[in-house]
Amino acid sequence: MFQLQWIWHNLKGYRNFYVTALVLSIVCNALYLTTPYFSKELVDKFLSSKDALFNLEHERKLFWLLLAGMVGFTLLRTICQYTCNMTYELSSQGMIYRIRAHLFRRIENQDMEFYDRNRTGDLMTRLTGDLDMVRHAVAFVFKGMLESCSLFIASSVYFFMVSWKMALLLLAVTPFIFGVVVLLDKKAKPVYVDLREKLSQMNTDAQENISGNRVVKAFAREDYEIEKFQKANKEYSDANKKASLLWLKFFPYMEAFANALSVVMLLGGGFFLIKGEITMGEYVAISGLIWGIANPVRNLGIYVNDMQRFMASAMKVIEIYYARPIITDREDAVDQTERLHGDVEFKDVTFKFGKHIVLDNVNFKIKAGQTVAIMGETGSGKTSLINLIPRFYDANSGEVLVDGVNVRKRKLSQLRSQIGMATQDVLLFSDTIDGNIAYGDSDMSEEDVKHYAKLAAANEFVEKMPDGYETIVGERGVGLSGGQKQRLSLARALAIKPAILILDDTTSAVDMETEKYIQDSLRNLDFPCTKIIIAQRISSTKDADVIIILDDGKITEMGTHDELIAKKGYYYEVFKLQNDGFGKEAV
Ligand SMILES: Nc1ncnc2c1ncn2[C@@H]1O[C@H](COP(=O)(O)OP(=O)(O)OP(=O)(O)O)[C@@H](O)[C@H]1O
Repeated sequence: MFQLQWIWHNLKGYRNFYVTALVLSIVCNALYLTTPYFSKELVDKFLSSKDALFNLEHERKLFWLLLAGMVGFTLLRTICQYTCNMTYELSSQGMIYRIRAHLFRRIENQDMEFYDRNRTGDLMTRLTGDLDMVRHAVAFVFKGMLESCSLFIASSVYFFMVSWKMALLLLAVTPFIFGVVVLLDKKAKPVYVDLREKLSQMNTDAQENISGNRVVKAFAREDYEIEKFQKANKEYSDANKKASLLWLKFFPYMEAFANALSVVMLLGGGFFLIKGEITMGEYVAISGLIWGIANPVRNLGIYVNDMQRFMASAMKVIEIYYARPIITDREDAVDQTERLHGDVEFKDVTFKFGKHIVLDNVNFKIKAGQTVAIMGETGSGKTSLINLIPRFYDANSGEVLVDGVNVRKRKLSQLRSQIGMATQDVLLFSDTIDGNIAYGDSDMSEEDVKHYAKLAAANEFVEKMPDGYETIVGERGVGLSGGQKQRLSLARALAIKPAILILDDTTSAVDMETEKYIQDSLRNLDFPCTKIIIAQRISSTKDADVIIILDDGKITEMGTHDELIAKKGYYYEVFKLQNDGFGKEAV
């Protein structure tokens, strides 16, 4: 079972603890056997014997010794149980801490394709609910199973030692129990896999609704979303019920077999007692330990259930645990620590999402320091194009070169740390404005933060806020306007002094005057920088050195503003539309 091997691997550093805990579990169970031993001796000698009174008077020391032994071993068992539970806690908590840290590292290092495939709610379920289930298994289920098995074996051995006939009689019931358990195990597996999927779906729905609550409100779709969530909630609840009902279906059989043991004890034990094959003390000892085989029988079903639940959750965790990003550093990657110049070239680049060709044989060259604007209809491939430069995705064919070197041959961290990006979907972290701007360099001075905020036309509105740069902006920048968020995102991208600055519709939500201010700032940056700007407004593109028009993944127009106006193609049409339809605004 791979899941168990994986658990063992992750118990590294805690294996001694865990094995100690397992051994202590067995010791604890062995100590349970001492009570019936002492009670047997006490009953046989001082209660049911013909010479009971005589024994009590003449062997008082033995009486007190047996009593003290009974109490002493019970105390020892309690201490042992406590130590055992603590050791399980320590080792399972340590193991989960390790796994969680590893999982987060794995998730953090995945590429875009992974995030396209996996839903946030599902990933969160793996990091929380599934991991809890794994810990539950390590701390309770495995322990319980071992305790049950050892108790069952120890009790059986004890019964054989006391009376092999009684032992055989009692154990005759067990094959039926194992038959039921195997059947339950088979049926429980798909039920728990389904339960796990339903939980993930429900969490995904909840997560999307919480993070997208503004859209829901804007469309007044609360009732629709509540209904959708209720559906997922009901499906999860039904899956839970199904799992419980399955267990309940098998429970009466397990309970019946467990109780049958008491009946067998009463009839068989009584018969052997009358026939004088066992003493009263032996009868008391066996019936006092009948729970030693009845309880494991009862618990077996519960543990089988839990094991299937553990398997389903562990598999989900393991998928992420071993997931490897496709886009990684090559062994022969160029190690360039110096600043990049910023030359960018696309050579016969074709890029697909599945079978869908998104960029079709794209060719262009940008010299270091130039400003390039990319325009095109929605879905024409603009974002996909810029995503190939920092290797968020890799081209299917052709080459993307930065300073003449294929990006595939560059070290990812060196490449990405020199590309400043302000993406279409602005995400600000739950941190201060200062912390958000200095995200790429936590040691940045306050003056620098302010300087880049000024360049991005953000300083003025930040200073008007009650806590200025110390204002905490919520998840996704709640409390800021769209234009304000865009400006902070631009300041964050500028603050790393990138060799290549990529702006994806970054000024779409700012007013014309602010946009003009930002353009002036970008023209006069105090560090060399190639700028690639995706924009829909002519005012954002007209001063670019090169304007690229994309249409359905192909470059259809390329040149300066004047050249494209003269060409009278897509760019010219957009220009006309944005200038009162006549194209009369100054070129
Ligand atoms: N993660 C993805 N998985 C599959 N297809 C995608 C993915 N992202 C984009 N696409 C598809 O690739 C094509 C190009 O998308 P892209 O985002 O590059 O266009 P765009 O020109 O930037 O659009 P917009 O102006 O709306 O941002 C679209 O058809 C889109 O459906």
